[in-house]
Amino acid sequence: MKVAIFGGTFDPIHNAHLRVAREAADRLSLDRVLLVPSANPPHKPSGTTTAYEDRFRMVELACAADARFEPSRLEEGQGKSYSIDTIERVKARLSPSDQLYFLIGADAFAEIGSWHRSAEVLGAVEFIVVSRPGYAYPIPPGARVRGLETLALVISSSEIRRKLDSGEPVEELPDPVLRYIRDHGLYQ
Ligand SMILES: Nc1ncnc2c1ncn2[C@@H]1O[C@H](COP(=O)(O)OP(=O)(O)OP(=O)(O)O)[C@@H](O)[C@H]1O
Ligand SMILES: O=C(O)c1ccc[n+]([C@@H]2O[C@H](COP(=O)([O-])O)[C@@H](O)[C@H]2O)c1
Repeated sequence: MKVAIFGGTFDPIHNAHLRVAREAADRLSLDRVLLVPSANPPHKPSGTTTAYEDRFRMVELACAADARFEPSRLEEGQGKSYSIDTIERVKARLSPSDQLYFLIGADAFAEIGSWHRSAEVLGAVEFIVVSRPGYAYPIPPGARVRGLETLALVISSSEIRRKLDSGEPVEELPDPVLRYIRDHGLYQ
């Protein structure tokens, strides 16, 4: 079985996230993509993200779009959400013949040298790095990296939050996610 971990703040999850996950699944014949919202993103000041439960619910709604997508609560909890812990937990559930990947955008991968136990992270999985307009990334020595180059989607959660806050129309969200945001009065 081929599985990818796709972690993120997902505040909120948007169409580029889903496109990236679908494209990776198609190209690498992945059986499953685990979408793992980070309860406490290690590189962001605490208290600046939308409640974990709302972000998880939106990921859950978005995952209904593709049978290969699975929302995961592996990074639920109080402490910092470190990717090495997530990778180790997923590995413990897989069999030795399974293949595990970590799906990530170029902007996030460019920062990987600063991650918790980064050398171990780099040794633990193969990365699928998705190009993102405006971001170049060096490949650390010894890292196993596959580039996914054809996507160039200028969509970001921060721009979507800005539009929602200022009342502009938003076209970059799956319908059920936009409905959830409206129903719960998020990002106003
Ligand atoms: N448009 C995009 N193209 C390719 N990868 C993306 C895109 N948007 C997000 N990603 C990747 O998806 C993962 C989760 O991203 P994240 O939840 O931080 O969204 P974001 O849009 O980058 O948010 P923000 O604008 O708040 O930084 C990261 O690996 C990120 O690089
Ligand atoms: O483990 C770490 O130290 C670490 C530091 C920064 C980011 N990450 C992971 O990188 C992924 C993308 O993060 P983000 O917040 O940019 O969406 C997500 O899975 C994070 O948990 C992980």
